[in-house]
Amino acid sequence: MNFSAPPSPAATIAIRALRFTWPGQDHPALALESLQVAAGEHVFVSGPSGSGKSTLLAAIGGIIVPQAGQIDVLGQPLHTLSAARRDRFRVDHIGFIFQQFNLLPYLSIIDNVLLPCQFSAYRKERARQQGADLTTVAQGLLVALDLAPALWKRPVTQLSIGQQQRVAAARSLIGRPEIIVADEPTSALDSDRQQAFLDLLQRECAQSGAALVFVSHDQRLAERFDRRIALEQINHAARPEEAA
Ligand SMILES: Nc1ncnc2c1ncn2[C@@H]1O[C@H](COP(=O)(O)OP(=O)(O)OP(=O)(O)O)[C@@H](O)[C@H]1O
Repeated sequence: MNFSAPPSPAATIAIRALRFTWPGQDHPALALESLQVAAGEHVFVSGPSGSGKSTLLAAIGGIIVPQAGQIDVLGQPLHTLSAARRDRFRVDHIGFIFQQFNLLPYLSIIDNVLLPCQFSAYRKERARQQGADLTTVAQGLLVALDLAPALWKRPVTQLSIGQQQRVAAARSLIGRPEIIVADEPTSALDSDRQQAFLDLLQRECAQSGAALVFVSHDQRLAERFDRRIALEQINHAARPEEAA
C-alpha cells in the first residue's frame, strides 16, 4: 500500500543538537542539545512568549527544517525526507491541534473530523480498523469528546469555542496518529473547561497510545502530565527578556 509506515522507534521523538534560525533573523529561535519523548508519554511544554514553543512544534512536525542537528520522529530522520514526503509523514503520524483550530467552514463537522483521512491512506486505514465505517468512527470520537449528536448538523461556524476545540481534537485523533501535538489549545477557555478538555484529550491519547506534546502557558495544567519541560531552560537560544 502507498503510505509511509513508521520504522520502529527507539523514542517517538528524538532531537539532537538542533539549531533553527528563521529566515531573515540573525539569532536562532531554537538551540536544543537533546530532547526525547517516549511512546505514549504526555509532555507539558511551557515557556514565556518568544521562547520557541511554536517553533519547536513546527520542527517536530517537519513544517520547518533546522539548519543543524537532527529530529527523528518514530525513528525517521525528518531531514532525509523531501518537503512532500515530510508533509505526508506529518499527516500520517501527527495530529495537530492549533490555537485557532483551523476548522474548514465549508465542511460539515463530520467531514472536518475526517479530513486527515482524505490526505492520508495510513490514517484512513487505521480509522477503518476502528469501526464499521469512517463516519461511525468520527461520530464515536465526537461522542467521546462530549459533542452531542444534536450538534453534528450545525455549521462549524455556529459552534462555541469549546465545541470547535473538541471538533479539532477529534480531527487530530482520527486514525490514531502516534503523536498528538497541541499548541495552546485551551487558551480561549475558562478554567473548568480547560480541565475538562484536557481530561478528554488525555483519556483519548491514553486509549490510542499516542504521545502527547502539549504547549501551554497555564501551569495549573502542568501537574497532570508525565513530564514538564520549561523550554526557556533547555533552549539555549531563548531570549525571554525580549518577550512582550
Ligand atoms: N515566521 C517567523 N519569522 C521570523 N521569526 C519568527 C517567526 N516565527 C517566530 N519567530 C521568532 O522566533 C522566536 C520564537 O517564536 P515562537 O513563536 O516559537 O515562540 P513561542 O514561545 O511560541 O511564543 P508565544 O508564546 O508568544 O506563542 C521569536 O523570537 C519569534 O519572534
